Amino acid sequence: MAANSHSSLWEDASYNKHEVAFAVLVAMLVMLAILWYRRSNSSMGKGTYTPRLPPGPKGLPVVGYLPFLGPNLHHEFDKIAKQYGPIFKLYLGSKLHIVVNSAELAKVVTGEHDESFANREPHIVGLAASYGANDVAWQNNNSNRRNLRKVLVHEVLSNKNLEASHAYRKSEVRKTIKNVHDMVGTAVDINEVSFSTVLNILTRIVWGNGFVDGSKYTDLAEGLNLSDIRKVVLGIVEIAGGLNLSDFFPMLARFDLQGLEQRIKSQMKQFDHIFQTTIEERINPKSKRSEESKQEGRKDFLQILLELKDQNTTSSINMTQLKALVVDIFLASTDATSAIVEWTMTEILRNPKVMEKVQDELAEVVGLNNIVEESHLPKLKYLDAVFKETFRFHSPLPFLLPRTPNKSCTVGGYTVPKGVTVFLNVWAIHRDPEYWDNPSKFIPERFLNNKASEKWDYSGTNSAYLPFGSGRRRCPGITLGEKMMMHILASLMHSFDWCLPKGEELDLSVKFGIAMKKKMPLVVIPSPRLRDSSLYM
Ligand code: HEM
Repeated sequence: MAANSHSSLWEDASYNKHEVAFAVLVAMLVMLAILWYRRSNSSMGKGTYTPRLPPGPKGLPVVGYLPFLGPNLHHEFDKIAKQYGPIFKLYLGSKLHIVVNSAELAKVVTGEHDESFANREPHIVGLAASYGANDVAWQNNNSNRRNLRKVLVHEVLSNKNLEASHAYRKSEVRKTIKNVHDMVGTAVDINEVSFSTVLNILTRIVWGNGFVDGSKYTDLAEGLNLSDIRKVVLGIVEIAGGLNLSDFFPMLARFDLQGLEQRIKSQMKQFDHIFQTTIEERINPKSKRSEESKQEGRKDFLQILLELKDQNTTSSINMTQLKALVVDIFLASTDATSAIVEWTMTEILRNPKVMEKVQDELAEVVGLNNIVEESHLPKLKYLDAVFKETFRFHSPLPFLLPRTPNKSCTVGGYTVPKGVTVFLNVWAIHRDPEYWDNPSKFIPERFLNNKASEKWDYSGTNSAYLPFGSGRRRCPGITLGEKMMMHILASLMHSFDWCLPKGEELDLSVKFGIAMKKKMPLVVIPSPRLRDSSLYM
């Protein structure tokens, strides 16, 4: 019995020993499995756990996903997002890109992590066009950039200065309406018309008073005229809108295979010459131009910037920054503003009911015996809703300007490493059924409801609607852009009836440049709408 009981105790103890050993073994296996899982799903750095990179399509060695991206980048990204979710990665050439596709994650990028994501890495053409990233748009978010942005927002684009430049906008829009009137019955390219109106407005806002004899600017240095500036700005916009392989394969950059770097440098040299000679004449106390400026007592952007250059305050800027800021103003405004005017007119022509409402509102607010003035614009609530809906549908910058975080951040449970290129996919966010009823339908009325219009403005506070971006890098030109696009389109729609040339159909395919534009330009035929023909003079 005793032996029995002893042996049973021993047996019990040995059983317990086995149990403990087995439990330890299981625990070790579980720990190993966890470690293996973590290791295979993450990178371990300095003993801290870092989430893995977002998922994404594999692509090919060396070229990455580049060969699979067609011209419709927004559709390609949409397809990938459907497969991989609200944040995905892809290699374009040798560079890692991350695309953020949901309002929720866009809010994380431009809110919680805004400081880190407020940085950019300029591409090669951008670098040359910004005097080596001495501007607002391409420079990292350092104190120089913040100061320059402050100058742009609070000095150059202040309400007071925008008000003071009202006459330039008025006279340039009038000139456009007169030019279009001269083309009544023939085909008019709307992008061309709005691009040159914006360019003329900006040239005058920046350089000052306009023509003395048709094409010559009094404010330009001797021997220079408007077409010189137009040609150079057009050249810069065209080159800056192209895709440069050197950006995706930095090792090949020194060969400049497409010649884009060389072309942009040559355009910038011309721009610099125009600028330098004009500035020298302006600041030379003996020059006729300098004397005229003093007598007129007015301040164009150039004057404002030159005065800031001479100040010894925190707002003072140097000559390189001054020039870089002017290039920013031209590049950022012309393509985006003319693109949205063209898209909005396209949607109006595609939707006869919208056309009717727009013209009825103009007849009521402006009157057919009158021309559109800037003072009418805040009263054109329906047209405002049409623009907002067009921005939702055809945002000229569908991925904003790329951001490059200056430290690694976690977004949506994934690591976005320092130094990668990040696109905020506004195109997809603006079509997300979670935020938009019938997202594929053009319904301006969705912006008319009072509550909705408060919610969906251009400020970027609602991350489901970001046509001008959000956070520290939000577009600083919203007010000027809005004034120009509303004034130009309202005037075109009020002064003329429009129809497509016989047999033509509206086409919505796109072309990427600085802004996303219509691939086939909108070409339409005007007929006069105003009762009094002297209103076209
Ligand atoms: C309808 C016309 C316009 C549209 C749709 C537009 C849109 C945008 C967008 C989406 C961005 C990038 C924002 C981001 O990354 O979060 C941007 C940046 C910028 N825009 Fe505009 N913009 C327009 C007009 C203008 C005008 C008229 C000016 C100046 C006079 C301007 C100056 C700039 C500058 C300097 C930046 C860079 C800001 C920075 O990096 O801090 N834009 N714009």
